[in-house]
Amino acid sequence: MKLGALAAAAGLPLAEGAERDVTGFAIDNRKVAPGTVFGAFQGATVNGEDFIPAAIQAGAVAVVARPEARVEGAVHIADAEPRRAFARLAAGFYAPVPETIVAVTGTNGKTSTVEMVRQIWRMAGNRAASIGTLGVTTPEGSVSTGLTTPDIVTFLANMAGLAREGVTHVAYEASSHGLAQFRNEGLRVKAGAFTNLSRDHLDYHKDMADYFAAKMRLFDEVVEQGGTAVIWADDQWSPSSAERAQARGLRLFTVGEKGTQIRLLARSPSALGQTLQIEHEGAARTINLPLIGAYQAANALVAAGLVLATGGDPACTFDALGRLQPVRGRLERAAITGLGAPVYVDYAHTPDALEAAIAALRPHVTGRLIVVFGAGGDRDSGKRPLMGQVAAEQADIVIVTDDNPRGEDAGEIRKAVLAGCSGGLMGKVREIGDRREAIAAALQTACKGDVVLVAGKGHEQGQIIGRGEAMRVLPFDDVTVARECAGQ
Ligand SMILES: CC(=O)N[C@H]1[C@@H](OP(=O)(O)OP(=O)(O)OC[C@H]2O[C@@H](n3ccc(=O)[nH]c3=O)[C@H](O)[C@@H]2O)O[C@H](CO)[C@@H](O)[C@@H]1O[C@H](C)C(=O)N[C@@H](C)C(=O)N[C@H](CCC(=O)O)C(=O)O
Ligand SMILES: Nc1ncnc2c1ncn2[C@@H]1O[C@H](COP(=O)(O)OP(=O)(O)OP(=O)(O)O)[C@@H](O)[C@H]1O
Ligand SMILES: N[C@H](CCC[C@H](N)C(=O)O)C(=O)O
Ligand SMILES: [Mg+2]
Repeated sequence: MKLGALAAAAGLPLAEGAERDVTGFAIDNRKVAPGTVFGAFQGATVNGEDFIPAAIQAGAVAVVARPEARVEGAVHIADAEPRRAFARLAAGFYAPVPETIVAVTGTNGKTSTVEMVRQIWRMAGNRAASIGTLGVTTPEGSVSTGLTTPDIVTFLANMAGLAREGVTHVAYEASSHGLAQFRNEGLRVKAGAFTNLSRDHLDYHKDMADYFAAKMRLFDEVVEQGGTAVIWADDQWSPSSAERAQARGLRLFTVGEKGTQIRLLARSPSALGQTLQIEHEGAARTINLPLIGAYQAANALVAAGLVLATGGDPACTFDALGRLQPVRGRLERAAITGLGAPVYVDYAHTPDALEAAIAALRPHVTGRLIVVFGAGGDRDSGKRPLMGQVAAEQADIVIVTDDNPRGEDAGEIRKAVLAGCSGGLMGKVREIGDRREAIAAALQTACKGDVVLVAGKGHEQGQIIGRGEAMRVLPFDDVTVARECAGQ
């Protein structure tokens, strides 16, 4: 493909080099081959502009970088926002892509929602895939990318690869990091969903307004003109999010008790799921959702909204909700103790998520709710006491343990979580650093009628210790450990 044609398609001016052949795109100089376009970005740890000479040495034909960057020996595609320009250019190269693409943002519920969208599409007979925390999931299985929203080259290359495999429908997770770094641009995204916003990632974003602004790039720029914004209407940030979508001229599709397009009229828990009464286009419907918890109902309805907003048939879509499979590591029933107490594994790693997970289980508890959790290192430290507070106030027994301490002192992280527990259950809070011991202790404590919640790691397969060169991942899977501790 010629550089000139790619630049013209992306609307980028090109002073020279239009006839150059482009063979690929890279944002890491170590991945540059002859004919590559290199994106040189200022990052959180290093400045990609420092690698421009090495990239050109390796054969880069063009470099997308800020106007002030020095580019000698290759075409300089200068742009004040080089990540955006690079994404637009690369999108012309990685084509064609699947016809129907939707994206989900929000603090919690992205993975669950994209999984559910994929399942609904699949039940309707489409070849569908999802991209997110669980990796790239297709009818053939999942492949991890290491990030929720992969880097732009991995993302676009995967989209084109999926199209080649015959995938026509893709739902992807747009994390705030991904949106802030333009990791998912350049595609025709037909609909975007907003699930909710609560405290997380304030190590990366300055404050909640900044975090919200990053998420809203989805509606401001990523969803195509004339596309739809599907919004969970019952969150405190929903009205602001709807305003942003309307300002852009997107079609609004709101879902929830305050929703207009899908209105949740009633929700009643049953032993293994819940019954939802909803109204859609004037028709009342009853859905027997085979998943527990208000939060899973919310995600399922948002997923239905995305499918309907992109042409799904209502009867088929609502019928599919009754056949949804559980999402890995989201209120997954891992084991039942010898005394009959169920053990659930959930990915709650924010205060709001922990509250939602505990609330989901509460109707199923006749005895005590025992929660085991910790907080991640090298991540927003302000959420630690808040998670402690939620657990102490909402659970009956709390065991604070380790969850990916990364480069931090694990004991200090636990201390910060425990500081938040002080207002709650004095004497009912324990600290057990070793996660296996903590899970074992919870299971030993549990009697008939009790429920154990092991929160924070969900599907994760390891405990991350150390940072940089010293980083190690020790194999650890909450579900397996819970089963082993239960003697199963
Ligand atoms: C803070 C953050 O988001 N960092 C991500 C980001 O790094 P960055 O752009 O700041 O890059 P950098 O390491 O400073 O390097 C700057 C540039 O120089 C380039 N470089 C660097 C070294 C070199 O030798 N040559 C070279 O060319 C890099 O490729 C990069 O383009 O872009 C990198 C490449 O895509 C990511 O690997 C990296 O993820 C780090 C490892 C990470 O931990 N990210 C987490 C926080 C994350 O993104 N999480 C979100 C949200 C999770 C959720 O809540 O769901 C996610 O989407 O996964
Ligand atoms: N709609 C929701 N409202 C509140 N909490 C939720 C909601 N959906 C999920 N959660 C909680 O958040 C946890 C993570 O869910 P999920 O993986 O779907 O979210 P995510 O947005 O993809 O998270 P991440 O940012 O880590 O990728 C769940 O295990 C649950 O505890
Ligand atoms: N996407 C989230 C995952 C957190 C999972 C939790 N186990 C932790 O390590 O804090 C993050 O990177 O912040
Ligand atoms: Mg996710």
